[in-house]
Amino acid sequence: MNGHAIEAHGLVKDFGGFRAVDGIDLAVPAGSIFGVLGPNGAGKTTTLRMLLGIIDPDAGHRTLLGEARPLKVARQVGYLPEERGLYPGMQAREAIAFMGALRGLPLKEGRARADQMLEAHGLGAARRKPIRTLSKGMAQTVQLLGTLVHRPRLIVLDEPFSGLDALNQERLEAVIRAQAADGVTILFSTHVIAHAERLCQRVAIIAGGRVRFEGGVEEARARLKPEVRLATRAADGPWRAALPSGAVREGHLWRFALPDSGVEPLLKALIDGGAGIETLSIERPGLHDAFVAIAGEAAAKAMDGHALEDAA
Ligand SMILES: Nc1ncnc2c1ncn2[C@@H]1O[C@H](COP(=O)(O)OP(=O)(O)OP(=O)(O)O)[C@@H](O)[C@H]1O
Repeated sequence: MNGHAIEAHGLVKDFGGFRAVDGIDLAVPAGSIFGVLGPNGAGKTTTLRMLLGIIDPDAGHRTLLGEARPLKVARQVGYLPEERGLYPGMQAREAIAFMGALRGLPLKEGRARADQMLEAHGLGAARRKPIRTLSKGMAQTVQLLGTLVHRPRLIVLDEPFSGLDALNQERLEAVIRAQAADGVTILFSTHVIAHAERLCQRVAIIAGGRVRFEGGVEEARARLKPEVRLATRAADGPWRAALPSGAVREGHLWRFALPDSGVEPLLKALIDGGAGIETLSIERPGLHDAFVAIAGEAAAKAMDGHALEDAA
């Protein structure tokens, strides 16, 4: 498997005359948490479906757990699709056992594991309740447990945080971390940058059906220089020569990228130039800023707009 749970080269998918995925390359290291980031319609779901073998690419190839035909390893894979849904009349434990059975786990074992898992997730009392009587958050947890019950080596989650309240989002993050600690590979898609930033070792930023960046979260952040925010007592003076040409003034605050020469020469020039430094902070860019730089302002706005909808 050469250390990668998933590898994809040049994946293309057309729907009618529309190219939804336009030559995507991905390499997901085994045992890592990998995020596929991108705005609505970027091609995330289509990419995940191709990786899993639910649909075939029009061009390119992929291997899943070292296998060129992904469905051959379906029993070692857990998949939470973007469209959630369980049979409303089924009891919670049965729903989990049923999902396990679809991946080859004997029903009896599935029920026993379902009981343990529900208990561990504070849903012991809901074991025999029909899905229709559960809250939306509880039903989503049941579906997540059904995704994990056969103990897959690889878990693929499509927008798993969508529709969850803050508490359930935290719980989901904990589940993902615990699975990763057990050596499971996790690939998830999201349009909420914060989740990817907190969880992932690596991310692929997708926009318009293409990968705009693939690499470590730190690497993405390192593409941008730290930002200096400066407030001075003096409105003008020789110190202004110390500001780089791209410096932006916002009210009494200056914002600019930290010059390559670093903070000390900057400070010296400001002080010698009589700036009268009131406040000065240097902030490392977050993944969001890196996303804006990589995918563009429009894509970032689309992500933010969607994230706000979710929070509402
Ligand atoms: N079966 C299909 N038939 C036609 N067009 C499709 C189909 N599936 C996806 N598309 C189109 O392909 C593009 C990519 O869709 P996809 O669902 O992969 O994006 P996404 O990044 O997962 O976004 P979202 O979060 O909105 O699902 C969109 O423009 C979508 O309308």
